[in-house]
Amino acid sequence: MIELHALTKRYGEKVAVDHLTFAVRPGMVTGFLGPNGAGKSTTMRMMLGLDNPTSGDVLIDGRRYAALRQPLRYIGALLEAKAWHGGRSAYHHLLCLAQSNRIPRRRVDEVLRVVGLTGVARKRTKGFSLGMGQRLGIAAALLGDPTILMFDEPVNGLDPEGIHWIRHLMKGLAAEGRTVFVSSHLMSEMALTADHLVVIGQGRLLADTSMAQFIAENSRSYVTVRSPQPERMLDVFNAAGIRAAATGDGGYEVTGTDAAELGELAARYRVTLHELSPRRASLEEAFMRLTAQSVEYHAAEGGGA
Ligand SMILES: Nc1ncnc2c1ncn2[C@@H]1O[C@H](COP(=O)(O)OP(=O)(O)OP(=O)(O)O)[C@@H](O)[C@H]1O
Repeated sequence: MIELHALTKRYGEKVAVDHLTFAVRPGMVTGFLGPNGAGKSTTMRMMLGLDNPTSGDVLIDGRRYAALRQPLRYIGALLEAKAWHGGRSAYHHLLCLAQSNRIPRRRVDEVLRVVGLTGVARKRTKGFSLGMGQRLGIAAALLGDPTILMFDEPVNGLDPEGIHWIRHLMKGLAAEGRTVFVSSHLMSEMALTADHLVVIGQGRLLADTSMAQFIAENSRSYVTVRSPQPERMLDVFNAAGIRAAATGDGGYEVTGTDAAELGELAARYRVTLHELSPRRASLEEAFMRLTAQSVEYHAAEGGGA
């Protein structure tokens, strides 16, 4: 369990993390979501004792990071890819880490097997692909057999096979009862992996909710309709107690019914339709709505030079 209490980090005038209070619980994958610059990496660095909070604190199983006697046994983290000495072999890299943290040598072979690097364990890491690098980073995170695992944007730059593997691994670790905390700026990725969701924007907490609840509240379905006889169409819908909202481009968004019912109504009253499309608001859209106020740099929309 990780607990944050009013965690705050300032860089001069800039408030990177602003009074964050939430808990990351064991036995599930918690997704940590926010647009670029939201403060995710800064928060994770403070959780690992790599940065000092300006105020507030983080407790790892009830204790500050600095008070943990063998921190790798409590918390393992994958922060950024390729943060190791390229001249060493994967085996040697992990062995050095194990020895300096009083972790038994047999764990090196175990974690190499878990991440699928046994076959290349004696090769220099300099020639590793991004995917192999991520696997080695994850092996290092698993070395101390920690109860808490933290991954910062672990699927960035990976191919579909690598992404699938990491997803599966994170779920497996959570199923073993571990606390798994993973950051991302992609809602669609989190929807496939996370059981719980913490969303931040400009350092502030925007949501702390179960994934199921977030999906139920945000994956609204509706039908887009278009007709050259809009008034007649709206009269027919109104008479049937169906609500339609203009989309501003000549179309209408209809909720509370489905495309089949609307098509049959239109046919019965001889209303011509030019479009009848069932739609589902994506979770990505819901995430963008939630964080819209907190995005640092908006791209100019539709503007010419
Ligand atoms: N060492 C630093 N000095 C000054 N400002 C910093 C420093 N580190 C981070 N920041 C600022 O704090 C804010 C949060 O940055 P952070 O890297 O934590 O965000 P993030 O959510 O991880 O973003 P990204 O998805 O882009 O990695 C940003 O505005 C960033 O510019």
